[in-house]
Amino acid sequence: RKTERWVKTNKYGGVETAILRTAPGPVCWPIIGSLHLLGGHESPFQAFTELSKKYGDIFSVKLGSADCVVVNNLSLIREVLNQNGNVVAGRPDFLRFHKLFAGDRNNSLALCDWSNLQLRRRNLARRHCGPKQHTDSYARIGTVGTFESVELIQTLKGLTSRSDASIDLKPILMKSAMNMFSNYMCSVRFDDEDLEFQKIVDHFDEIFWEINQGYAVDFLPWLAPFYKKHMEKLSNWSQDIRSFILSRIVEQREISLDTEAPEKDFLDGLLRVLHEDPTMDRNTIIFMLEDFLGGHSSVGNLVMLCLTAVARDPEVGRKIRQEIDAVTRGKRPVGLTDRSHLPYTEATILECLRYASSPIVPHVATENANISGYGIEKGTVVFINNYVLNNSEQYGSEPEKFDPSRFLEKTRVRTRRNSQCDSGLESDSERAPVGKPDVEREMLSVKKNIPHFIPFSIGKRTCIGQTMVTSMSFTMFANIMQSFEVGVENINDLRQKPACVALPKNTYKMHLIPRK
Ligand code: HEM
Repeated sequence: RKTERWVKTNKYGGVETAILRTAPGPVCWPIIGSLHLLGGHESPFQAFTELSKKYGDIFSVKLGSADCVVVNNLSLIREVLNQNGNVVAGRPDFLRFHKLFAGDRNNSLALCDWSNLQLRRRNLARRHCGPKQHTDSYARIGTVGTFESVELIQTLKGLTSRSDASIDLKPILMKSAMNMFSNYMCSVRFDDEDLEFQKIVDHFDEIFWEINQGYAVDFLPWLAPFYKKHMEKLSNWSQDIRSFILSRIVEQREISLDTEAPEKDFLDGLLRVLHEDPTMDRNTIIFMLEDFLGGHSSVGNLVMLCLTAVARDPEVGRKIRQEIDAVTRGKRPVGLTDRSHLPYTEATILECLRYASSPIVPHVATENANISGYGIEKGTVVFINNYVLNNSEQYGSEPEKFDPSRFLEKTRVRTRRNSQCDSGLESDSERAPVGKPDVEREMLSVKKNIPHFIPFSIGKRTCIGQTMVTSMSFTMFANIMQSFEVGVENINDLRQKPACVALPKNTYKMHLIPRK
């Protein structure tokens, strides 16, 4: 395409005006643009990857009425999210996003445009929802994660002792994940048999699946009348969730709020701000809780995918169990502090994230921008194709193969000579005889930094919940693996959509066989 557009850039403090070309891209048709090109693939990201072979690593594409740009390699992704993070910080204006947040997507942390309120919300959430290691909050994630995992194992043992049939595991994991989140963030947990709780967990799971899908109506808003029922369903789900949060979590706490006592949890922190700051709106608090409690769905779904990987390849399960047994000796549950000693288990979770290749939420240019010499006009939707980073030979060998070892490296550590134990773990060396000279030995650890592996994105709008996801998933998955062999009746049932970390609410059942 030869279209030229005026693009204003604010480089070196001055306003520049330049004529920049639009990135090349496919021919677009009236009304649908090039939407039809996404149709032949299971995921739009597969279609983007194909189109990039023809039009280059940055290309433009019109989807319905929306001008879009897709970036398809690491350096361009960095250019968009790091260098241009400030000007590509908006989100698309999809009708579905509004429906999920009481008619205004700016109520949501992940789907809103950038604003001072968003900055404030991110800062408010950081301490509890994105804590650094060695903080009290991080330690509490560990305590709660292990407590809820032990409860989960009891439930699963009860079920598997009554029958050896496959079980509908997903709703059980989802309830456990929700209790991890509500217990950690709000110091409230719910009974598995509580019907209202079950309904809300189901709604969250439906929404998680929904948010991971793309619909024609996102780009062709005039189709909305045909989606009326669907949109109503979305509104009702989220309305039910907010009522539950209000009546079963917030109102209870407001009665007993003690602003003088030390801050107890995330909810406490939010209510104090509400109490102290007249500019803070009560609804902001409710929506924030909805967003962050909703994060539990990603944990439940991710753990399902980890167990799926084990059911597909029993060798992965064998290695995980060997590692866990060497550390816990079957005598205690797995805790978060075991994480550095269980590199293969952690690498399996990372490999699941790579294999699933969860898409990065689309960004929108809030000003005219210049990406790699191409003009990106204000309002353009920018798709970050991380699917290509996870699935191309350029970034790792045999990307189609599930192989946790791609996240592992050998490191040399000093250990005491004559150690009686050979699992290669630091904890063993600590138990070794004192007074003997140190020897160097190799041990496995998780690679610290893989530049092209960015499941939580980079830049200004990076995921706030990554510590919660990785730590809660770790405790849940490791404890299940410690207690059960995992299998499935028919391996072909284990169907997973490409570029998606979600499974449908009703999905395949699994076999759990208690370990001796
Ligand atoms: C498998 C699990 C998860 C994955 C793969 C994931 C990934 C992502 C990605 C890719 C983004 C968009 C970043 C961008 O636009 O550049 C994001 C945003 C976000 N995530 Fe996550 N996430 C996960 C779980 C969670 C959880 C558990 C929470 C909360 C506890 C959470 C909270 C958020 C929030 C609040 C944002 C919006 C940040 C913003 O737009 O300013 N995420 N996440």
